Amino acid sequence: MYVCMYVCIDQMVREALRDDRKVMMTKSSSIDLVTQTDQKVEQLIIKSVKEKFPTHRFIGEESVAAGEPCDLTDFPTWIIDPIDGTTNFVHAFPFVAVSIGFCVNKQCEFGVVYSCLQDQMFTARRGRGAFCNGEPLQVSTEEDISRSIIATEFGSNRETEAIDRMFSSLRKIVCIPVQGVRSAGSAAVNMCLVASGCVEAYYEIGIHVWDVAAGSLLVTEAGGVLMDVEGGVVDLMSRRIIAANNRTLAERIVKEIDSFSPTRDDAPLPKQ
Ligand SMILES: O=P(O)(O)OC[C@@]1(O)O[C@H](CO)[C@@H](O)[C@@H]1O
Ligand SMILES: [Mg+2]
Ligand SMILES: [Mg+2]
Repeated sequence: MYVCMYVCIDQMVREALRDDRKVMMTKSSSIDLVTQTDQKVEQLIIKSVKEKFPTHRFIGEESVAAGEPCDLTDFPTWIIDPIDGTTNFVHAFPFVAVSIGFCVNKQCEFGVVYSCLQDQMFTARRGRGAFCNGEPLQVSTEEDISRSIIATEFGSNRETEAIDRMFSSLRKIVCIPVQGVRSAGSAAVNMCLVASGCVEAYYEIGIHVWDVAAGSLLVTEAGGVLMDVEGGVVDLMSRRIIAANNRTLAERIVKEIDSFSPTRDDAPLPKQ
C-alpha cells in the first residue's frame, strides 16, 4: 500500500509542479494558500489508509479546513499535511514536503516526511531511530548557540501583535549572535534539517499539529528534544514548538522568545 501511495503522490506532485501550481483558494488569510494538489494528495492518503484500516481516524489539514474536527484521541490517528510548503509549491521554491504522522494513545508511533524535490524520504518509528532514504540520522552535537544555525518561520499570521512578538524574538536570537537563521518555508522540512544535524534548532509559534507530528518523532528519534516555547513539555495541539539538538540550546532559545498563544488546534469551533 505504502509504496503504491508514495509512487502516486510523487507523480501527482511532480506533474502538478510542472502543469498546475495555481492557487485554488486561501484559508486563514490572503497568504494562506491551498491548491488542488493539497486536496488531491490528502484525499489519496486518506482513501488508501481507510481501505486497509477502516476504523482509524484522521486529522488532515485540508479536511480540518473543510470543517472536520481536529481532535487527537487515544484512537489510532493519521495526522496529515498533504503539502507542507504550499507557498513554496506555488512558487516552485524547492522545499515541498508530504508529512504523515501516526499516533496511538496520543503518542506518535511513526512519522514520514517526503521532501519531494530533494527525493528524500525521512522516516522514524518510536524507539527504532530516524532515517533519510535508509541512512540513520543524528542531530548536531553543538552545545554553543553562537555556533549554531536556527530555523524559524513566520507562517501566514500578519496580526500586528503576533508579528511584533515574532520579530522581537527573531531579533534577540539573531543578536546572540547565532551563525545563521534559515526558513525552509516548511515546518516539516525544518524539523528534518534538525534531525539531520544541519540545523541545530527550529522554533515557531503558529504551526499546526499536521505541520509537526511526523517531524517531532524524527527529531526525538535522531537524539533531539522537543520543548514548549516557554520551556515546558511540548503540546502538539498548542501551535507552539521548539525542536532542538539538545536541551541546552532549547532552553537558550526559550530565554529569547516573546511567547504568545494562538488559538489551539483542538479549540472548540466557533458557534455558527
Ligand atoms: O500551509 P502549509 O504549506 O501546509 O504549511 C506551511 C507552513 O509555512 O505553515 C506553518 C505555520 O507557519 C509553517 O511552519 C509551515 O511550514
Ligand atoms: Mg503545513
Ligand atoms: Mg499543508
